[in-house]
Amino acid sequence: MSELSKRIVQVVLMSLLGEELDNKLYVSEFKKCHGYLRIINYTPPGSVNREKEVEGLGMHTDMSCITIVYQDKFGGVQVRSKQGKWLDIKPSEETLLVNIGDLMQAWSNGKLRSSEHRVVLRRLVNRFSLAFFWCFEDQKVIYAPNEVVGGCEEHNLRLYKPFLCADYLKFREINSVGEEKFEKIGFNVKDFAGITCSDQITKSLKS
Ligand SMILES: O=C(O)CCC(=O)C(=O)O
Ligand SMILES: [Fe+2]
Repeated sequence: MSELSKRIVQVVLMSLLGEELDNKLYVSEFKKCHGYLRIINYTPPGSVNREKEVEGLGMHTDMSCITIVYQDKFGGVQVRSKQGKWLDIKPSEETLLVNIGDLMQAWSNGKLRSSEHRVVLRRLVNRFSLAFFWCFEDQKVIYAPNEVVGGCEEHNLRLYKPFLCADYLKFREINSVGEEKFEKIGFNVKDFAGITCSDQITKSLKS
């Protein structure tokens, strides 16, 4: 899974930056990434109404760079489109789902979008899935390289302040006590490190 994650990140970087830059930035930025696998079993509540969808996992974004998901034949993963529509990701024996996570969204200065997704249970059966989270090392400072941000110094196009990876993980942990609701996203990387209009104004007043 680590090898696959590396290949996927390399392909994503190539599409974002072109062939010349992708290898240079892959080595300097991603070579210390690590992954962990979560095996998930969803048990539907005993009293579930057959006609209704039941929440398996509330809407959220992953904290990873990328996540690779395998779901069993019962399906249930849904991804939210930009327009806010829930799209079913149909299960298929030979298909893996790849999500962009929050760390990659911040690192790419928002050029890659962390996917908002959830899991719904539609049947009275146990659902099983595997999720592999590929992440930056805890001590990495996430800061989009200039080559990724583009523009020039005078026109600061940065959307995120630099932050320590471990601090973001802690922030999410603290803020996800009290479960995320079905239709409501918990806090994400924009809430944590996004540059707001008032930050921009303060900065331009200081300079
Ligand atoms: O169970 C699934 O299919 C997806 C799991 C997921 O999104 C997660 O663990 O972050
Ligand atoms: Fe997820």
